[in-house]
Amino acid sequence: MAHIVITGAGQAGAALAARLRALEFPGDITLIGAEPVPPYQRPPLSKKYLLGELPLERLFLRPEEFYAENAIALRLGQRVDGIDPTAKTVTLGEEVLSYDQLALTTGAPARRLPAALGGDLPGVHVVRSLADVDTMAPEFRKGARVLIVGGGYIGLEAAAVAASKGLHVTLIEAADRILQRVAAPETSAWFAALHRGHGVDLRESTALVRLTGDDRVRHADLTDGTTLEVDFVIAGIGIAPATDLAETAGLACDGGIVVDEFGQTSLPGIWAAGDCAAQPCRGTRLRLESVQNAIDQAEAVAANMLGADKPYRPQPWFWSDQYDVKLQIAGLNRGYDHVIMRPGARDGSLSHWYFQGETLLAVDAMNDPRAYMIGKRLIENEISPKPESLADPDSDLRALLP
Ligand SMILES: NC(=O)c1ccc[n+]([C@@H]2O[C@H](COP(=O)([O-])OP(=O)(O)OC[C@H]3O[C@@H](n4cnc5c(N)ncnc54)[C@H](O)[C@@H]3O)[C@@H](O)[C@H]2O)c1
Repeated sequence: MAHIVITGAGQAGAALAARLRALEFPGDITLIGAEPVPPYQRPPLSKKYLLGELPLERLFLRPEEFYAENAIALRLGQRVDGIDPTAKTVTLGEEVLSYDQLALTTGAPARRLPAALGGDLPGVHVVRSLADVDTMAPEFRKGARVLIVGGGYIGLEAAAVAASKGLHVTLIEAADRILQRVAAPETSAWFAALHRGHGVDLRESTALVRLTGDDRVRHADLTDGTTLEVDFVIAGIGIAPATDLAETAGLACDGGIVVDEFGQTSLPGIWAAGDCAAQPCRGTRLRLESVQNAIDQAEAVAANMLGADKPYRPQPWFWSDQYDVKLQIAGLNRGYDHVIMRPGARDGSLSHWYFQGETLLAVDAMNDPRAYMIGKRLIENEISPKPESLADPDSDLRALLP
């Protein structure tokens, strides 16, 4: 019986296993995950779960019985430590497992602050796994002083939860604006004002010099010359793809495990999907750090493992919840040269539309689901509206759709 081994039991690994069964793959499936819990959703970790508004059971992608009922051998708390592509085996400690095809859905762990800066002191946290958040949650006490390092989604979502719970929040961003990796200056400025309005001491162009403390972190020296007294620290400074296993096995890696448009790595019979995979996209190669990509790419790989031979074309979208604001992003703004702002119909709602010349690339919608939905459909259908038709708040967005 053919055996497919999936290494990494996050959103991509779980989606891949489930899709193989949905496509009636009759062979054996083994899904191996280093974390001790069944596959779960990560997005709520820095939002509703951290706020205490989502019970643990609702984080799990599927009930545990699902795996047994679908004959998916779920091996939790175990780590693949080697791949032999010639023998077609993986090793887990002393155990050797043979595979016919192998998928790497190893994800991307959070980057940590260097130990030389005090990043290994107790009380310094990252937000990537359930265990990270469960360890950190007791620190969220009213009046506690938290320093958040990094103004990306993790830092900003954690800041919103902390400020909502009555903590004193300082957020530092090393770049000259928050969200610079993903958004235009207009969107960054809008979110900076939102956070400051909720009492967050937000400092851009400010980095950490060092964290100090005896038994745990107590002080933070910053490049703006100040020293903060802190009760705990959260680092939201990005993620790094888990490529060690792939590199050691001789797979091509270039800022991620290199895959083609089918999800195939540089070695036949070995595939990759999700945050760890560097895929071709609009003439370049990139990793898409989004849950939607993890699911869609994994499902495409499942089909291709079974011979579908169908290229995967990512249709990226993202969202973020901060206070009572829902940010929804459709498309990828990479290469944009101008941004059109469109006020929304409701108070406080608006959208930013990214263009490269005449071509619409992406939309950021703040509390404006209609702009998001329409922008997403326009981008998927490669339709670019005239910028002047967007900027007029009285124009009917639906009229832009085919
Ligand atoms: N809503 C969402 O889509 C969502 C929410 C949470 C997390 N995520 C994903 O989780 C991953 C991690 O998120 P993230 O926010 O950590 O990464 P990120 O790359 O989005 O942001 C990291 C930020 O930290 C800053 N930074 C880096 N080093 C720093 C330093 N030493 N001092 C100060 N600032 C520093 C960077 O300039 C950047 O702005 C990403 O893939 C992200 O897309 C997504």
